[in-house]
Amino acid sequence: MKKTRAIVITGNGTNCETEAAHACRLGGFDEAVIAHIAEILSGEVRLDDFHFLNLTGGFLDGDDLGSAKAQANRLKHAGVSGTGEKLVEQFTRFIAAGKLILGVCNGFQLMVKMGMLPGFDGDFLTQRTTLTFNDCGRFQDRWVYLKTDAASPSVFTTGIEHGIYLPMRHGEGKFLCDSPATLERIEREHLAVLKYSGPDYAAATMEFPLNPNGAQNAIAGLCDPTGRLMGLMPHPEAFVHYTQHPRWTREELPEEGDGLKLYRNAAEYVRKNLV
Ligand SMILES: NC(=O)CC[C@H](N)C(=O)O
Repeated sequence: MKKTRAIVITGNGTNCETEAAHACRLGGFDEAVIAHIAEILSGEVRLDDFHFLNLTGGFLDGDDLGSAKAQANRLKHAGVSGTGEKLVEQFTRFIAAGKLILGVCNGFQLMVKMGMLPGFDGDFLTQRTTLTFNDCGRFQDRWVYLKTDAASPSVFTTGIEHGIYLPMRHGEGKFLCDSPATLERIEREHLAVLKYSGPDYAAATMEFPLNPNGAQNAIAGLCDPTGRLMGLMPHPEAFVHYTQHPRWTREELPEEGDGLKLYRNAAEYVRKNLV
């Protein structure tokens, strides 16, 4: 059997790469490699050699110019040494090959600012949405209930019935669209795969602090129409075991944390479709 391979990009201020790689391995990937962005730009590590790309959380470039903005420009315009090609061509090839990309928090901000999401009509390079300063004007660090959309094409949330409970920690998580038409299309095609809700996962909410940032239509996670690209503000890699839950000493909980489901689904998809 060929190996299922995940890559986690680090450098320039990411801080969740170890946990993301651990989540990939726990979720069932045979290998999870942490690669510095410099190794990718130097041509030492190629995205082509992997099936699942993780863009992880942190403070890329210190959030200067707005979270992930500088890295978005770097990834869109930088060349790969010795190849004569731009890094963005590796990204385009990766997506065209039917592979998976998951962006978490700063990684979601990066995907949105590169234009990879919502990825309408196979266009992964036009920015149509953003993630900006929380309505409350401050960084928030809490746990949130996320209602899943059962009709969403996302391969990451397959089999999740009602919702998931995850930690969030960000200052710029307010999701906004460039126009009512973009928001309408996101809703119509069920691309808003996760929405902030109450503990019963019954309905999306704009109420603070259940919705910690004032995101439009309470959108916390978004996928592209193929369901293979997804980004979310909360951190699935930070809840893979019950001892990471804030009430683990007081509640009866399953062994595995809710976040692990996303990585399990990714590994299963790769094994079935890509190796
Ligand atoms: N946890 C994170 O990835 C934070 C993302 C970004 N630095 C923000 O504060 O919005």
